[in-house]
Amino acid sequence: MPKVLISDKMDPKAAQIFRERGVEVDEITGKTPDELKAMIGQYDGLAIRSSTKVTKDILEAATNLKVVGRAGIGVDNVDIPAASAKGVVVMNTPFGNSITTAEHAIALMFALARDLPEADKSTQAGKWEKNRFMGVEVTGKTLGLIGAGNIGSIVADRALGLKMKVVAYDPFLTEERAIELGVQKVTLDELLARADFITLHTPLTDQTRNILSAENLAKTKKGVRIINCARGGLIDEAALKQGLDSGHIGGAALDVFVTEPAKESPLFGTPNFISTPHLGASTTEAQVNVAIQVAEQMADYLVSGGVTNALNMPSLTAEEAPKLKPYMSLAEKLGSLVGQLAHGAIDRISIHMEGAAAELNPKPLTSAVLKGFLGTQTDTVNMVNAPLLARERGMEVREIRTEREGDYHTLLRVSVRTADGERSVAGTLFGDQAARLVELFGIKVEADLTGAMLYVVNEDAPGFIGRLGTTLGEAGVNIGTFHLGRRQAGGEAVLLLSVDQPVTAELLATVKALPGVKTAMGLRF
Ligand SMILES: NC(=O)c1ccc[n+]([C@@H]2O[C@H](COP(=O)([O-])OP(=O)(O)OC[C@H]3O[C@@H](n4cnc5c(N)ncnc54)[C@H](O)[C@@H]3O)[C@@H](O)[C@H]2O)c1
Ligand SMILES: O=C(O)CC[C@@H](O)C(=O)O
Repeated sequence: MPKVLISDKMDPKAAQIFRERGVEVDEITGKTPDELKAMIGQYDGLAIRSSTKVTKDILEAATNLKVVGRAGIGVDNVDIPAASAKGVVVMNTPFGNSITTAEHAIALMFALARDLPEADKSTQAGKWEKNRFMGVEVTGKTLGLIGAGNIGSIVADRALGLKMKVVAYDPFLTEERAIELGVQKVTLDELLARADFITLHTPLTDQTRNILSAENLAKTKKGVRIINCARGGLIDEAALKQGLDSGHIGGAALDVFVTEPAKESPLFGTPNFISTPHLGASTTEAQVNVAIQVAEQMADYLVSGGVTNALNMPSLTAEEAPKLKPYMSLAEKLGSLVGQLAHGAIDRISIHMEGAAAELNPKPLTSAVLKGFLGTQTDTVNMVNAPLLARERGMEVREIRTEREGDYHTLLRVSVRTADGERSVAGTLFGDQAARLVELFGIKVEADLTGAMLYVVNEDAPGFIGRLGTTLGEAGVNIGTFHLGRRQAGGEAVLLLSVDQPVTAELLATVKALPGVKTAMGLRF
């Protein structure tokens, strides 16, 4: 009988479902990493919320582990690459707590507007300070939404119901979807300049970390009130403290912190600052939803092999799996490449399957492309919800199959339509196994998309490769593989290098300053 450990506080429905489905279950919460490490070896499944950190170290000790189930959305407490490397499926429950979290953001917005926590404290202290508390109405005010995905769009809906104006900054939001939501799509600078209230609903990524930096906070309207129920790290906490102290920021409410549990913070005690201990998902309804969902998904997998909402494994039948596996990897890499390189809103993505690829079941390949593509925008995407998310974002998804072989006996091409036109990348399988990029935005370039990579577009000129190599060497960056392509001699050239060290902002700035460089970016696969 498979055995599961529930290591974070979870609604009792989870344990009940496990038992009903023939899975033995232990509920042991509050263990230290070392204690968890000592016991994890006996379990086939680990059901968690946000407290348990499923690190590489824990996974090393998890000799029987087959599945980690996150009762919630964010999986930043799970080392997914390490889990994948160990063949451990990681599942989440992407929608079970969205309404609840959106409601928490709205609750905090009202708490800020009327200074409710302080008024409560003063009244209960017997002070009756009626003249001290003067709030603001939300009606007619502008709410700036940073991130308009599941939770952001529910917040928008509720705010519109409160007669607020909603402006949204989300680079992946299409105009059509914005109209459907009733929000105005704006740039980040416009949002900062216009919003009376700002609420954050993005994952924490390299692009969103410190999105409310000191510089951006300085661009906000005086008196702005800020709410973060998404992830700690989206706001520079020191700059937020300064803004509150100076009076530029009228109030801030944080449910999430850079370091959690946040038992101390310079923000604590600051006037007009409100905090809750990561309570966004903490309602009876949401916890029942996510507990039921995670237990059903994990039991399905452990008992019958069914895979739902996995972040690191495709849903496949036993017969299709071995044939599709190398294609799935190619498809996800091509989707990720185009997601990392194509800028702006994308309203159409086309997946062309040519030659041998045209004979395969296109659905898992399409899901893999979409997962790779959307994975550059959100950490909640998986093989199952990728097509749905793409649809919700107003993206048209096309599958085109051509059985005739072209230059390669099998080829996948992924094209996206952006405001600048159609852009496409293509790849093949060498020896029916090894995924290789063969074309990038019309330029033939053969590359293995793996790990950290540096992408450079430059003018093809003698001496450039030498200069680039020297620059990387001086920065202590070792080149693993080097791939080169160009439109024509002396024309636009593309370089893709796999590197052993991370591509830092400093390195990119140095590379961009080299003569002839048009673009330089770090990529990750
Ligand atoms: N406080 C809590 O208890 C709690 C509960 C649930 C979810 N969350 C967190 O809330 C966040 C949002 O969850 P969700 O379900 O809405 O996720 P989602 O993936 O549906 O939406 C995230 C949105 O952020 C957008 N985005 C990505 N990069 C961006 C960028 N650079 N700038 C602006 N927008 C960007 C994406 O396009 C997407 O629309 C996640 O971080 C999640 O972990 C917190
Ligand atoms: O489980 C929780 O309490 C928090 C969940 C939330 O952060 C999520 O990402 O779903």
